Amino acid sequence: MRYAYLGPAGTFTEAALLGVEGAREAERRPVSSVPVALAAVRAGEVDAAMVPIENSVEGGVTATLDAVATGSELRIVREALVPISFVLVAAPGTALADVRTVSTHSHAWAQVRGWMDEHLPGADYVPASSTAAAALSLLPGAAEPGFEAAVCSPVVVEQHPELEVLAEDIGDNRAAVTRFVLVARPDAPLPPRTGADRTTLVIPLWEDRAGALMEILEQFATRGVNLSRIESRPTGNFLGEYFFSVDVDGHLHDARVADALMGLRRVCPSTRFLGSYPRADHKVATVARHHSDGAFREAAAWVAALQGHGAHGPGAAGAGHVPA
Ligand SMILES: O=C(O)C(=O)Cc1ccccc1
Repeated sequence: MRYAYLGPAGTFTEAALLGVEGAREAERRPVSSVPVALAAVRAGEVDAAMVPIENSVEGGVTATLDAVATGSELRIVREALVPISFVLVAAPGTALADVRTVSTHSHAWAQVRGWMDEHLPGADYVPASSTAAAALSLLPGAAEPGFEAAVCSPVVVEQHPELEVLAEDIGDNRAAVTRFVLVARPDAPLPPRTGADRTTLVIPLWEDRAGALMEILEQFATRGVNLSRIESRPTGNFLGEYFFSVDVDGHLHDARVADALMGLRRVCPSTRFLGSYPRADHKVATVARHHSDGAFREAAAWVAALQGHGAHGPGAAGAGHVPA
């Protein structure tokens, strides 16, 4: 297997990838952005890319949501959760009092603002392509970076002990977690159903009219499909045109999810299926009896029998009972 990830080595994205069995031995290509990683997948240069998709503090990672929603189709084949802890590093010999400008990835910056306001008020921010990229620019011998400190993962310090650690555990939320997804091409095998699965969809708002969003949400509600994330994003085509990026509890092979997808296809024909894959937290969905696979099967058999297609012909459409 060949993997692309937001590099260089030492990023949170690399930590997510290293959690995939076999990834340590596989070919790993560090790239400078999420769109570049996904372009490598689409071009067939790698088999899959690990990218951040959702943050417990900051919400959806818009670069990823947009890149998977547009362009040629892709498939999410697995997810990973990485606890996020940040350190402030600098070139050897630097003190906190010397720091005027700090660099890091925009998502990391958003998660240390409270600490910065308290300990480095007025510090300027320089965006970097990743946390590790910012930190590595501070190593002796690198070109003058234009900032004195970087916010990164403690992993970078393990790899480069010469970096000066100015502060540890500086995240505003100590329980911060980022969800990453492994994205492959659409011919990747569908991961089998585990009972604790997630399905990701992109639903363009098909018609600009009252009740259109309600009609989309109804497809899930009436089949007992729980949404775990919903975000609206502009399509970029023109002002006011949006798509919804949605995660639901369940797998394409769960009857309630398959039925909701059929409903969505009718309501919004350009719905995009981005994949069904096991939840990293193994949380099993709660499903009411009347939303179970058995209930859907029995209902379909009843209608088929009424239509004269059932196993026992027209007479088979009895009062029936709904199996669990
Ligand atoms: O820059 C990194 O290390 C990344 O992997 C992106 C990121 C940044 C901050 C929180 C989670 C992911």
